[in-house]
Amino acid sequence: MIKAGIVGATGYAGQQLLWILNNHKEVKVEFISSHSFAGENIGNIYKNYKKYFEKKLISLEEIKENLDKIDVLFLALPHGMSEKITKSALENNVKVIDLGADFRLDDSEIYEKWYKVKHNYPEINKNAVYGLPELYKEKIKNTKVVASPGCYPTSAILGVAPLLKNGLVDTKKIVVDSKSGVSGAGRSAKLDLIYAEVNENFKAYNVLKHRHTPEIKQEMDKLANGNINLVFTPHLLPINRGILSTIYLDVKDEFKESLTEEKIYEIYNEFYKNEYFVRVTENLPEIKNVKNSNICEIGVRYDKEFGNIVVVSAIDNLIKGAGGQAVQSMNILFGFEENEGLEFLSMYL
Ligand SMILES: NC(=O)C1=CN([C@@H]2O[C@H](COP(=O)(O)OP(=O)(O)OC[C@H]3O[C@@H](n4cnc5c(N)ncnc54)[C@H](OP(=O)(O)O)[C@@H]3O)[C@@H](O)[C@H]2O)C=CC1
Ligand SMILES: CC(=O)N[C@@H](CCC(=O)OP(=O)(O)O)C(=O)O
Repeated sequence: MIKAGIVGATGYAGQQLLWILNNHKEVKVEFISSHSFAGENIGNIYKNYKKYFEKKLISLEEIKENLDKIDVLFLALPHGMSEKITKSALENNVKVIDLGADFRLDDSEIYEKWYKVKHNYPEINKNAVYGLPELYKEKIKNTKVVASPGCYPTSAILGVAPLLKNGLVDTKKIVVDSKSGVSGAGRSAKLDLIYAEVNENFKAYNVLKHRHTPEIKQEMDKLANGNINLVFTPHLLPINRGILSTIYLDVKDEFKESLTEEKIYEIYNEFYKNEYFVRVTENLPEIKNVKNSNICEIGVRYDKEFGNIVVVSAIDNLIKGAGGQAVQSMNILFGFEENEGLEFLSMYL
């Protein structure tokens, strides 16, 4: 049994993480913290916990005094806030799993350009491992800091990894067209996220300037061993949870004739054969198949005449895109079964 602390437990990502850890047989949640609700019981903020999980939220200042009680610290804070706490945790020999973006980008200059925040401890960033278990299992086992991926990047990278790794597609242009439920934006009040603005609406946002662009590109470049021209467009769906990404790729000329949809499926099935949380499916993915689960569902179509591949990838943004993926990394880091505490399937409706 290990002991965990959650910083930012009152946010959407943090409360989802708490829900999962509360059902995890190898973990005791030792403390939970909040910025605005310190001193309150979590059951008064999220009333679904009342009677069943009662715990007082501690303040950020109180975290330091409690670091010697835990083995792992989860951070679910706004960008730029994880660095300092991570430093204190490492000094106390506590492993860190950050759900935010502070350590996701290898290049500090790119991070500073897109997030407008400075890296004060670049050595922490240098030693952090990008926490996408399907690609970096071995590295996660040996790290002290896991940078859990963003939700859009998780769906996009898992969607195309087998094609890029096998060198089958052009890097001249890859288009990632993603749609997310509103919980992706977090719990704080924003005018463009109120019910009347979102309900019965559908829109693109942050076109050509979304901060997940460099993160998706970084990982796709590594897989393809190249410099991909990536176009990423996020859209806001009038639902609570779920992301569906549709990804458009061109097959390299030399493979156009010999490649078939059946062969592409063979490649995907081989690539993900040991991955419990990836479901390669011949019927195209839908959000309802993955909602409330840690599963990423992927389907592919191929048009030989023009060499077009369309990949569809679906996840739950709060689980495989946040809390679930963080727990998957924790399981790997502490030598538990990778699917421990995460075996629940979508409830479909
Ligand atoms: N929502 C999602 O689908 C995903 C989110 N993430 C990441 O998880 C992190 C949290 O996101 P999310 O839960 O959506 O956001 P929320 O806005 O819902 O939650 C933010 C959390 O951070 C705390 N917080 C806010 N401001 C401060 C501050 N100034 N000092 C200390 N704590 C503060 C809040 O505390 P309080 O409530 O007490 O004010 C709350 O617990 C982000 O880094 C995000 O990128 C990653 C993947 C997916
Ligand atoms: C719908 C919506 O607003 N989604 C968020 C993505 C949140 C997320 O997961 O990204 P980080 O982990 O990098 O914060 C956005 O576009 O900013």
